[in-house]
Amino acid sequence: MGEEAPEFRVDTITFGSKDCQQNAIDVGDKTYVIGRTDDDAKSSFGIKILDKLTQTWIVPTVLGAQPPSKSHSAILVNDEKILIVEKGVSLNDSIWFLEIDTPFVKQQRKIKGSEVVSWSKGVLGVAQKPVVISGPSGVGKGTLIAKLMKEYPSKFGFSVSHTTRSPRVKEIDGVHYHFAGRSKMEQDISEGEFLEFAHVHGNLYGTSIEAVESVTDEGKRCILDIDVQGARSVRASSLEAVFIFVCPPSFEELEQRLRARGTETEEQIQKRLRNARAELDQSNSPGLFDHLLVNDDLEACYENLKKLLSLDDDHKDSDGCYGKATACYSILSKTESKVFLQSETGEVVKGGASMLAVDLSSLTGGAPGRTRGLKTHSVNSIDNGLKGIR
Ligand SMILES: Nc1ncnc2c1ncn2[C@@H]1O[C@H](COP(=O)(O)OP(=O)(O)OP(=O)(O)O)[C@@H](O)[C@H]1O
Ligand SMILES: Nc1nc2c(ncn2[C@@H]2O[C@H](COP(=O)(O)O)[C@@H](O)[C@H]2O)c(=O)[nH]1
Repeated sequence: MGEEAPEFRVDTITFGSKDCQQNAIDVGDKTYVIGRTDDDAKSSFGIKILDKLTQTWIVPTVLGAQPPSKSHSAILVNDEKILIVEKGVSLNDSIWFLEIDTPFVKQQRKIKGSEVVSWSKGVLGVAQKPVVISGPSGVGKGTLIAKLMKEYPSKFGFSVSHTTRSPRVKEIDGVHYHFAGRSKMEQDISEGEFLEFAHVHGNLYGTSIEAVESVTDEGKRCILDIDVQGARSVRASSLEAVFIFVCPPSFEELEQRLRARGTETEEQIQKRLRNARAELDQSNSPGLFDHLLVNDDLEACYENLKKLLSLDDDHKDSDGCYGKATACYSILSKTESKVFLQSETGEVVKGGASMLAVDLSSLTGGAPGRTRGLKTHSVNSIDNGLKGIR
């Protein structure tokens, strides 16, 4: 649904506020107007899209946490996203992307049947790939993960899923799961907050994007304990991960472990065992799991898990040494793969540079979480910066 467009002049567009800064970015037949409103002492972004063919304004649904509103500069990175650089904050907090036509936005547009854009925070440096651990109920995934967390509390972090199932004795809300009502969880899913979700053994389970990103933000490698449907969804998502399937030594042993755990009724055990057969069948699906682990002897399996994780330890430290810099930047210009930022004051402060090139070629992740993999390097002048990429 649109409203008729007024004559288009960037400097006359307002969002009903007194103090308002706008950027107008042309992308094909559309113009994205990113404005900042200062109503009721609270500053926030307003986004409007002008369809130039029909001359109508569209107000899109905006997903994801928005940047702190102060003032900003903006530039089109490619047909999928707009780079926003916040002024007056350190580099670590200043780089944001407004996704306008990424795969995630396309998917959300399809679900909602209306226009969608989404925010994603740019993060300097590459993080270790999260680890997805799947396997039938009772195989020992939780036991293995608990051992890993206990031995390496600062290296690994657990992605706390949401579920509509009731808590077991000793399960703590926010630690083992976020125990959620179905309607609230469905609402959050429809608002694009979940990386994946699935109906498992009669309940709804899901991994919020925040559950994974908050672990990665702490500098830890994120471990997900999810079912095979969830693993498939993550494989299909923009999150690059390592996928491990844990098998039982036999079906009889699996049944025995599930019964010995004593957390399910007979009916639930039967349902979990039925589902286990289907999950075991899918463990060999081409291209789904990177590694299979048999959990026969617990200690031996745990040692194998640790070996896999160190093999996959592809962590590279960021070469962007300006992440902690306190200098504030704004956008100066752009080439195919780099955006040049200039220090707002022009002065070189400790840990900063008067001009930075942000390399956009190795970005991972995306809306509505974090866009990771940003690399920066200092340049002495725009000419030198350009020479480097010619
Ligand atoms: N190698 C093993 N040998 C014997 N018992 C085990 C082994 N690994 C785990 N167990 C036991 O099996 C039971 C199920 O383990 P756990 O709860 O970790 O399974 P799970 O895969 O996380 O199940 P769910 O998917 O239902 O959460 C627990 O009682 C655990 O102590
Ligand atoms: N797709 C997802 N599956 C999940 C998630 N969190 C847990 N699980 C899987 O559910 C079953 C049952 O777990 P339980 O705690 O009720 O025994 C198990 O296979 C888990 O791996 C999730 O976020 N998404």
